[in-house]
Order: sequence, then C-alpha cells, then structure tokens
Amino acid sequence: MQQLRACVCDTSMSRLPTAPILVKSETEYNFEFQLLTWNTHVPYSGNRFLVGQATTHTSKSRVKFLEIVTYCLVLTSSSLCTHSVKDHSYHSLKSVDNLYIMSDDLSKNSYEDDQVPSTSGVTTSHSSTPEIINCSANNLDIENDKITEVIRRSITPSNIIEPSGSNKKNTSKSDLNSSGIKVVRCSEQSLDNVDAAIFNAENVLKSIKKSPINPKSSMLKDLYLSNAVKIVSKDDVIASYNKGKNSITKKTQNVSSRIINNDNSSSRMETDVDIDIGNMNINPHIYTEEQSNDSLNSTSTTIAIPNLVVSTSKTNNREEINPEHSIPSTSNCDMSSDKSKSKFKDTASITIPSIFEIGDPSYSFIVSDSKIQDYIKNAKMIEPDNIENAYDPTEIDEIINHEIIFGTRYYLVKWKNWSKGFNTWERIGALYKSQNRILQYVKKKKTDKIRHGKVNGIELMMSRKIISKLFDNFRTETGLSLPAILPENINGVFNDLDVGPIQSQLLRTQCFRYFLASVSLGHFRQKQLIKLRQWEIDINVMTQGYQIKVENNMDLEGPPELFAYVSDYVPHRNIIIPDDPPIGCTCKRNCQSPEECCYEMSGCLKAYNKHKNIIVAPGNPIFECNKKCRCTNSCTNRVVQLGSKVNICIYKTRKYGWGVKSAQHIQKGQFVGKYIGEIITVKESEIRLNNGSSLLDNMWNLDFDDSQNYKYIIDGTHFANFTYFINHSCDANLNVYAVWINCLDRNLPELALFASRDISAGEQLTTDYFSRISEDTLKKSGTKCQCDMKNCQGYYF
Ligand SMILES: C[S@@+](CC[C@H](N)C(=O)[O-])C[C@H]1O[C@@H](n2cnc3c(N)ncnc32)[C@H](O)[C@@H]1O
Repeated sequence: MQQLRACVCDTSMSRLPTAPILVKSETEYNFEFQLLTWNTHVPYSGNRFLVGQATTHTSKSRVKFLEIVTYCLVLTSSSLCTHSVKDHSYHSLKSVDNLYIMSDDLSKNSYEDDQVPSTSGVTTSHSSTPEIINCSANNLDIENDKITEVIRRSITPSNIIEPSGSNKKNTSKSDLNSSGIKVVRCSEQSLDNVDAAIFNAENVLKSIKKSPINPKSSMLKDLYLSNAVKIVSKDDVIASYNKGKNSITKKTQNVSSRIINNDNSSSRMETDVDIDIGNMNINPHIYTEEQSNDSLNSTSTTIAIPNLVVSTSKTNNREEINPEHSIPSTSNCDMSSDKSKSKFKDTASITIPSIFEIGDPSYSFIVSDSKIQDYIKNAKMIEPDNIENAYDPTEIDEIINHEIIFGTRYYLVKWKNWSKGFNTWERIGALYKSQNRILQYVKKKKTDKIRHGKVNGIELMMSRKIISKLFDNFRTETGLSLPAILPENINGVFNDLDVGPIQSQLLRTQCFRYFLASVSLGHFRQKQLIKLRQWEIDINVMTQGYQIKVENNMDLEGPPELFAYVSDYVPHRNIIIPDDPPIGCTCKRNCQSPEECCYEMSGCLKAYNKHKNIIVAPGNPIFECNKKCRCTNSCTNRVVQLGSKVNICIYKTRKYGWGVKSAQHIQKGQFVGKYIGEIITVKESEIRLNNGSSLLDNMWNLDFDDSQNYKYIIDGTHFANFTYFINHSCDANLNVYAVWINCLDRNLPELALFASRDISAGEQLTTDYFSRISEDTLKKSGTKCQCDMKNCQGYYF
C-alpha cells in the first residue's frame, strides 16, 4: 500500500479555491483523495497551494490520483496566461505551465492534518471547513464535472485577476485584495481577451519580423514575449552606471533591463525594427552585438536602442511606462568615459542575457544529469506556445474536437504523418496560424454535431512539440528511459524561480517547465505501458511455444486493438474448412525411411531438412504429414502444424506504423508464423473493398493453385494474428509458402512465413506484398513504398 501526497501550487496564485476540497474516491481505485488549499505567506507572493493526499493500493490508483490532481490544477490555472501580477513579473510561466505537481511517499513523513510543509519550506495552515465531494472513480467524467463545479463555485470575485488585455479602468486601491491583485469576474468574455492578446502579440511579432538578417532578433522576440527583456528607468540606468556595475536587474512594473558596456571591437549588425511595448511605440534603430565567452560557453547580446529612454512613474498605485524622453540618436552606449556619459543620456540599451550558462551554480544544482543539461541547452526544451512558435497549418491533418477550460480554448489535433497516439490538445495560441483549419472544424462541427468528450486535464499539459521532444531525447536502443524527476529537483527549481540574475531565473523556468512536462509524460507513459502490457498478456494467451512482446517507444499510442486476435483461420458464413484428410502416409522411423511420404504422394519436393528448416524455393507447394499419418510430431515433415518457436516483438516503427521484429536470432529457412485471418470468397472481398469495410493491404489471395480461378482470400482486417503487422519490403526477409496439412482442399492452403536468410535479433520482419495479390490488382494501385531498400521499386501494390 502506498501513501501519496501531491503538492501542487499555482505559481500565479490567482484561481485556487479558498475552501479546501475533499474528494473521496471509492470502489475501483481504492483511495481517499483530499484536495486542500492553503493561503501561504511566503515572502514573495502569498501563493496558494493545493495539496492532495491519498492512500493508494495499486499503480492504477496512483495514476488516477495524479490525474485528478492535475485536472484540478488545469481547471484552476489554465487561463492565467493573459494575466500579469504586480511584482510578479518573473512569473513568465504561462497557463497550465504554472502547475506544479509532486508526489512522494508519505509513510516516511507524518504531517498533522493542518500542518503541511509548503514547497517553499514554509509551513502552512488552513482553517476553513472542507467541502466534500464523493466521486465514483468508475466515471472520471462525473468526477471531473463535480470537481469543476466545486472549483467554479469556489472562484469568487476576490480571487480572480483581470486579464491584462481587457479595457478595464485603472486599478483603485479598493479593487485590490490583500495580495495586491486586481479582481474582476471571469466570464466567457475573457475568451475574447485571450484572443485579443494573441492578436496584439502578433502585431508585435510582425513588426519585429521586419528584421530579416538579424538572427538575434528572434531571440529578442522570444525574450520580449516572455517578459525576459525589460526596460529600466533612466534613473536606474544612471544609478547603475554610477555604481560602476555593468549590469542591473532592478524590477519595475514588468519592465526592467540590464545594461552592459558596449565594446567597440565587437561585431555589429544593424537592423530596422519596430517594437511595440504595451501602448508605447518605439521606432528604434537597433544594433546588436555579440560577445562570446568560450570558457563559459555562453554569449550575450546587447541591443542598443537609440532615440529612446523609458522611465517609470507611479500613478494610482501602479507604475506606468512613460516614453517621455526622446533624445537624438547615437549608435553606441559607452559607459567607460565621461564623454560616454553624455552619450548614455541619449540612449537606453537592452541586454539580452545568455540563457544557458554552464557556470551558473544554481543550474548545476538543479540538474546534474548531463543528458538533461544538454537537452535544455540544445533543444531549448519547451518553447512557449506563442504565435511565433505556432504550428504550421500544413502540419495539421484534422482538428477533431475542442474544449474551453476556464477561458482558454484547446483544440484536439490529429497531425499529418503522426499516428493518433500523437493527437494532442493544443492551445489556441499554438494554432494561431491555423485559423482556417479551426474555421473548417467549426463549420464541420455545426453539420456533424461533434460530441464533446471530456478532456483529461493532464492531457492539456502536453503539446505535440513537448511529447515528441521528450520522446526523441529519451528514446534509447532498448526503450524509452524517462529521467526520474525527484520532488527535491522540482522544489529546488521552484523555490528559486525568482532568485538570482535573470539568466538563472530563465534557466530555472526552463527546468521547471521541463520537469512539469516530464511528470506529465511519465503519467501518460505509465498509462500507456499498462495498456500495452495488458494487451501483451491477452495475445500471449493465444500463443504456444513462443512469446510476443509489445513495445511502443515512438509515441503514446496504446495497443493496436484493431482486430480480434486469433490463432487460426476464421471461416466466413457458409465456408467450411475440411479437417479430415482422406489419406496419410505409412512411412517408417518417423518418415526417416520414406516409402511414399505425403509430399511424394502429392508429386512435390521434400520441403524441410533434418532441422525442420525449409529447403525448397518459394512457389513450391508443401504437403506436411497429417493426422492420418503414422508418424509422430518429431517427423521432419511436420513443421507449420507444430507452430512457431520464434519469439517476436510487435513494435511501433519510425515510418510506417506498427511492425514486427525478431526478438531472437532466426536461422535461414526457419518457420516464423502463419498468416491468419478470415477466409472469405473473392466475391465477398470485392464487396468489402467497395464498401470500405476491409482494406486491400490486409488481404492475401489464396491463388497458389490457380492464379486465375482461385476461390478464397484471407482477410486480416477483422481477425488476425501478429503477422498482420508485418510490413512490406522490396527486399523482404520472409518468404511465403502455401502449406497443406489436414485440409487438402487445393483452394485452402495455409500460408506460412519462413526466413529467407539469417535474421538477427531486433531486425524487422518483412514480406513482399506483391506476392499477396494478382497481377490485375497490382495494376490498379501504386502505394508509395518506404522500405528504403536498394532495390526498392518505389511503391507496393
Ligand atoms: C498490413 S498493414 C501492416 C501493419 C501496419 N504498419 C499497421 O500499423 O497496422 C499494411 C500497412 O502498413 C503500412 N506499410 C507496410 N509496409 C509499408 C512500406 N513498405 N511502405 C509504406 N507503408 C507501409 C501501410 O500503411 C500499409 O497500409
């Protein structure tokens, strides 16, 4: 039995319910779940924490626990992205990225009911009476509805922040709650504010995009959008200079900056850009210069904006930005001499700090794992889903659903060339460039009346970018090995989010996002692995003498439950598969001294050697000894009937969906498996192909006896075994043979796959699909082949 504690905090501190919620879950999952909230008084915020506590008995319960915690979190913080909070400008984390989940073993610690250590090390307490919801764990939808409802009810005007894009009048003191947060009621209308914010941001980006040659400008954009680049008041700059520092980090109302000396010897690029900061239009001539420091493996960029000095002033308790000074331009800001001082008066400069500094001690403290360090540095981990990083519309196959969670719109996307395991919920900002696709979806929805499914909150935390990046980074030869994120790691990052120089803060923010994504991915992965394992167990019931592994290290798709898994032919309707051979052989010594063995009686060659490996060329019919023969199972003419002995693995390939690979070395000529399916007539196959209920790719003609007038086809669309997943290769390593055993109807052979060469463990098993169908069908199709073999014909079928 495991005790879990999920400690969750919303770093933007606005939308958590004030009264504790108690969610009790019974039955299947066997745990009690509590969600409690505290209003803590940590020095920098007054953040509220959400703490879930559960006693779980099974890993299923554990998953469910995390699911509920996350769902609550998503509900409580999904619309925070457009809000800014006074003195909390470091919270550039957006929306659900603000979530913080941690679970650990409670048995090591015991906490008083009302004394829970907060993530910042401050012990907190609560006093309100808990509200209790009894949930049926059988139906998460209902749970979610209930939780949603409670959270909705808990959101009072006093704990909601006004979206920054709204046109409300200036904050007056009475509008502020104890945390200094301006409050308004949140409504569906805030959706429009979200959209408005996106469109405003787009204008900023458009103008910045005018800088075609400046590679640093994109960095500026990113940093600007994430509030990382801020402008300080002129006074601050001068004060900083007077102190002889080369950088300052003073915070103002979302606006601060850092100054560094410009070095005349640095390389310089000149670009025209317009930057729109808030209501203020700046038309600067921007100079960027790069200074690298190899020993630190870092670069920093200075952007000097002549013509501009920004200062701040206080009005109505708020600091407002006034573009009050506009002084003649100079291109440089040299603070090393008196002469430069006068220049400096004319110029403000923004320094974009290097994001990744290996030398940052807090960074090495946070992530000691070199793989994670490389990942964060090189892949930049998770890009914010701002407009700049929006997906290209051509990447989208279809938008299939949508959901509005506390004012933020999410769309469920099926991606082109990605399996449905990669269907992800994307925020509207990430689909900004795909508005036509959204429109198409809305129109289709009106006609089709698409039913809204419930979204599992945790799904909202994972965009396709995040999933694929994490998968790519942590996929190994042997499987997907996700890093273990310890609660201490998360604590370390979270506690120091607003401490130290801006680059350290950015790094920690990156790490924080990374950890959150890893936690979510771990959750998805756990669920997926449970399902894959369950299917693996189910299908192994059908196998005798060999093992099937099921593996998906490519994406998050569960088992390919496309058909009923069977171990023998399934005859359709009136088709009868005879099972009583009229004749058998009488050879002595288990057919080692053949007189007239079955193959000879049929006028065929001996098919197998003494190791039971095939020795005849493809196209040769095989007649094995049958139930009427005198020989035993050790007869060398009994192979296919005894079943495969080869361990295989059904796995997700990189290019063409599921495939089959060998889990052991296979000898040339070794029997690997039978192609199984439903036996249907040729006429029935035509009906199915016409009405689309079956696919040509899953059919195999039984035309070995007569390629013109054959009667039956194997259709693997609805009933099949692992051979269903064997992909086509123009240089296949499996050959297919027609084998007759107890059914001697020439139209109904069994189809057996034998290794055409030695196959190493881990190699994909392939057949030549051309051998499945008649010449006529071949001409009708032309599907692009991706086998990448030297002799690839470019298409199959
Ligand atoms: C019988 S299924 C094989 C299993 C399949 N990969 C899956 O995920 O279900 C045949 C399908 O696999 C894919 N496929 C197999 N071989 C291929 C190849 N050489 N090139 C491209 N696609 C292939 C095609 O999508 C084809 O329709």
